[in-house]
Amino acid sequence: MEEENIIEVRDLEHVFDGFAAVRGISFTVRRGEIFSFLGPNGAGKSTTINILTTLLPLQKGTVRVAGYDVAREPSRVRESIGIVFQDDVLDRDLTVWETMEFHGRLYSIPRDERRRRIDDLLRVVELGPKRNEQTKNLSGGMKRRLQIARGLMTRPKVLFLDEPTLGLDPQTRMRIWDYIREVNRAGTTIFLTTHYMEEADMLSDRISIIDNGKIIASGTPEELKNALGEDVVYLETRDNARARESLRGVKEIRSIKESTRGLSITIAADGSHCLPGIVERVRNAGIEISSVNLKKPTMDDVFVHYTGRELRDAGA
Ligand SMILES: Nc1ncnc2c1ncn2[C@@H]1O[C@H](COP(=O)(O)OP(=O)(O)OP(=O)(O)O)[C@@H](O)[C@H]1O
Repeated sequence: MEEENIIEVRDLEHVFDGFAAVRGISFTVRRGEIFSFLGPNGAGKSTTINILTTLLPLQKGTVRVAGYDVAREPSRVRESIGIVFQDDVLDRDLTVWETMEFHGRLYSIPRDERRRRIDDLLRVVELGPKRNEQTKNLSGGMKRRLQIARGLMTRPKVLFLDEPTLGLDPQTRMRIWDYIREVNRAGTTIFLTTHYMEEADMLSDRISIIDNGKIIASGTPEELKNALGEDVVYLETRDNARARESLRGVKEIRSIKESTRGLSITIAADGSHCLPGIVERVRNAGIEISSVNLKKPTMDDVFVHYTGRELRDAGA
């Protein structure tokens, strides 16, 4: 039986010339999921992904990928994975098709199988019509799609993506997310690093947030956001003062602020579960509600909560 965890990392540490880039991290990635490492520049994401993909030698800790130990069975690990890196280079003079063809030959994929995979993968990333274009003529987004397709030539169990949408415009980024989801649906586990909060939020089944070489929080995007217990319900009623009165004693409510337009109610629990009760109480008091809005914390709020600073400012 195949193990449930396709990646297992225990007490990983890595030091560069006396500088501890990774300071004892542990996490697991489950088979079939999209897992993100979210953190600012310099947090240790690339160092970690480089160790997991055997590009950096393991110094301390244990790392198993697809059932193999990276220190003892690095070639087995390499056979099981595909990699798309930040500074990946495409040969500028090769065409899209040749890029795929040469990669397939490099891995000794038999001719017919190779050709079939090239056609399939170019279809997935919608580069079929560009098959005879030299890569130097492709847009940034097309290049990234080609790199992803190339990384999938070997049918890897795990695809590693280091900052897959770095430097791309928002629209292209969303297209890349679609391709990543499609690849994942077809059965490939995805491990990606990113410093884009909404990327981790939108794309991942689970996230670990890394800062200064340490994991500061892990969970599903929902779990991470709900754990803050800082959901806010905005309520506009015919009589805000009485509405406020009617909510007195509800134990999940941390505080209520009255503004000109309505009430903003901070919830010390998952707001989606408290909302029906709050609405019911106000209605039962005979007060008409004209508008209800629930604001959940963002991934940025999560980062601020654990580090005391914003992700966009961190690391620089
Ligand atoms: N070869 C190296 N020699 C010395 N220090 C290094 C080396 N590689 C990385 N570092 C340092 O280790 C820390 C973690 O770097 P790492 O590249 O893993 O971070 P990151 O989270 O991937 O950020 P980025 O997205 O900027 O690469 C940084 O402080 C970096 O300067």
